[in-house]
Amino acid sequence: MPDAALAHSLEPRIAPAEGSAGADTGSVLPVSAAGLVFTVNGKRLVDIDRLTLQAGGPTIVMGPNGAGKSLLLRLLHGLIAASEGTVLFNAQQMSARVRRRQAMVFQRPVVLRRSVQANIDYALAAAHGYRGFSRRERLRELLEMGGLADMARQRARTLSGGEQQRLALVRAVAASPDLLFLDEPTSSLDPASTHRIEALIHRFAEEGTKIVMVTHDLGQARRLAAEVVFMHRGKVTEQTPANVFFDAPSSPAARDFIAGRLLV
Ligand SMILES: Nc1ncnc2c1ncn2[C@@H]1O[C@H](COP(=O)(O)OP(=O)(O)OP(=O)(O)O)[C@@H](O)[C@H]1O
Repeated sequence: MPDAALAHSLEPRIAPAEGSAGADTGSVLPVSAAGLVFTVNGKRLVDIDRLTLQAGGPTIVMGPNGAGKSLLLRLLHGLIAASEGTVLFNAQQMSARVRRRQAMVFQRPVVLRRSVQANIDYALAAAHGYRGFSRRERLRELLEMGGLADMARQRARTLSGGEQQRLALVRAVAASPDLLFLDEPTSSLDPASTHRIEALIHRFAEEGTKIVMVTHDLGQARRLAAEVVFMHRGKVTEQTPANVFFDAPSSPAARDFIAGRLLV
């Protein structure tokens, strides 16, 4: 991701917002999209009648290349504007508070040009409720969580890809967001790094963060998913509990995808 896009994607998520800590209450879930369309040059790249993401276990978004999965995450996260339709967060429009309660991690880790601990502290400084001792304690906790304590003072951009992705993840959850979007966060990582990232995702989910994640890895989807949203040609063709999806997908496209037969 180019630096300008990187700054755009990172800064608004963790920028300080107006208001007091007392105003920062109430979940942003469920997320409800209605009539959501994203068009480029007259082509409807995303075209979703209705989609609701409830609090609970991870939602895994699957589908072939070009199905519109990344665009969907970017639309829901507010990184790109819809051509038509609405996205509501617990019946509220996107706002500074809604932005603060959600985060996104990309396929290629986004880290700032500063130390590992300064990357995390940047997010904590922007978050309400972390001052003085609690901020230092949370920083220590996040470094431990990410297996990064020994690298706290190292420049973030000198970390390995897997380490950078762990940093991106713990920074994203620094302020305990309600909602975390993950766009293929392990696609370029080795099995050990993937395992560590999955363990972190499990932990965040158990702590109450709603995970909405794109992956192409069927094994990973089986390990993490509570439900699956399947996309094909810009549309959501099914949204089902994970066991139902893997045992008996209802759409022909999903059946072909699981069998490795669906290309576009
Ligand atoms: N800004 C854009 N302008 C034109 N086409 C775009 C734009 N952004 C995305 N697309 C197209 O929209 C389609 C969906 O893109 P998207 O990145 O959401 O797919 P995806 O399901 O995440 O695919 P993959 O699994 O390959 O990452 C693709 O065909 C892509 O080329």
